[in-house]
Amino acid sequence: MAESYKPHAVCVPFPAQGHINPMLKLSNLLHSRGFFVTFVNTDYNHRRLLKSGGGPVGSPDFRFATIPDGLPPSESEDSTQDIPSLCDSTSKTCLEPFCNLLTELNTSASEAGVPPVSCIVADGIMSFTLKAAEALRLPAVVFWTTSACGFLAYTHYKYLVEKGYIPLKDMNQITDGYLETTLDEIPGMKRIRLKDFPSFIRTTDPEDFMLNFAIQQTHVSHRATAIILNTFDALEQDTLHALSAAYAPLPIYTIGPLINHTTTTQAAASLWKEDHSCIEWLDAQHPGSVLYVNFGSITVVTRQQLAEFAWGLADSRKPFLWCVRPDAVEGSGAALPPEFTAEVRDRGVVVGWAPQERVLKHQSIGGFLTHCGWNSTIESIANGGLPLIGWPFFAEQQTNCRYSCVEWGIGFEIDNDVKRADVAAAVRELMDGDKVKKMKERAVELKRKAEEATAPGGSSSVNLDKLIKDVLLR
Ligand SMILES: O=c1ccn([C@@H]2O[C@H](COP(=O)(O)OP(=O)(O)O[C@H]3O[C@H](CO)[C@@H](O)[C@H](O)[C@H]3O)[C@@H](O)[C@H]2O)c(=O)[nH]1
Repeated sequence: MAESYKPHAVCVPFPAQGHINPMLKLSNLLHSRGFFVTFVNTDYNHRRLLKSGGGPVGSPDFRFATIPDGLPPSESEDSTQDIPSLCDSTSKTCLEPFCNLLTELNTSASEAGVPPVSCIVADGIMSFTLKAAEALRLPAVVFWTTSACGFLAYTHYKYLVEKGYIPLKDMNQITDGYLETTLDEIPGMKRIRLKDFPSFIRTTDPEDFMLNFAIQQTHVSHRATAIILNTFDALEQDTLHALSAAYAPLPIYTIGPLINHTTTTQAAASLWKEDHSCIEWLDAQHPGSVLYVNFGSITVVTRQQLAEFAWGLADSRKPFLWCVRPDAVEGSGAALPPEFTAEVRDRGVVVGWAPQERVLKHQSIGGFLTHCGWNSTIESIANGGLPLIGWPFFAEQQTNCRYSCVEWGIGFEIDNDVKRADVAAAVRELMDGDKVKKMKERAVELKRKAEEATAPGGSSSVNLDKLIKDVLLR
């Protein structure tokens, strides 16, 4: 297809790793299906992407563009920015530079072989893009990078406020058992407890920014042309029915696990430099013997929590691969006790940032201690079919953990107030325990269903075709 006749998708992730990864995967797919792609990063993240070796793929019809994130310059150039501040600044300041970018792309159209912009695919929480799409009468697809259950839980925040469940009366309600309150009336969410809702309900302030941001962003999605989710039908059937009813007549396309689709375009998204040395170490371990520990790109632990995890892993006596990002510990840099490093020298490896997809599919990995970020969860299901221990940190990780443990039966949770003895016992149970056999079987079964979904004729494959034909090429 001549460049100037290609459909042109402008893809706009929310500027954090867990949102950039799935958006870039989708962009690669669109590019390999004949789209001209402009991928919009923030200036800050684009510098980081280039530094870590990601970014351009050497194809003239897959380009990166940047807009400012609206935040003041950061002290560090290598850390995740504050999420509420980013949500606030992107929603207030990004529309204008984004509209300017669209004008620039359309003006350069005939001159530089750039086809006119024909559709916008943006993160669910970058809803300012809908205004630009409406002004230009372009199809606008919102991509919620959460699970369907996490997304559905956010859509019920408004209901929780109206019924007086939240905001909390006082902060003691976080620990006094109130969060165990079970709701039977939420369609698609059986016996969901308040503690399983995304963590932004844990506030006493009716004006809380993240609480209200979630209510507003889920509501604005009604204005999109379609919604997409990185999940698959067989995994979240009931939830998806409820979501479809809530957003009707908008189509909701489940196209995941995105990592399963094959694509010839391979733009890389990592904001930290991946440390591949751990793969060599994994190659030398016994099949299924290693625990993988990773809490994603946003989790920040206290020094005390770091020490509890460290000694818990050491006391479990199991081999492990643990990622501790340079910005993962409150206060100054990650500091593992030297005695710990000496103690686990023969059986533990700690890296700053791992090539997670390679790790999860490595035959030496036998279990996953995770914060239950949605990418980690779906990548684990698709790549490894692994049982997991959940230690949700914030956002809809609480919901993902509940679904992983109760609905899908592939894991169990450890207490938020982390103690080394609990970590050690949980790790031993995960790697050797009897009750984990069933979880492993379930995980393998889900991996098989994920493969079916993305195989030709499977639900996610069919939905991807429909998304392209009925919405993006409309
Ligand atoms: O050492 C590492 C650690 C992570 N990753 C990748 O980084 C992504 C991390 O995403 P995720 O597991 O979802 O965690 P977060 O970074 O915490 O993700 C944010 O975005 C997700 C999608 O919206 C939400 O589910 C989470 O709650 C939110 O915190 C995944 O693709 C991982 O493969 C690596 O490649 N190497």
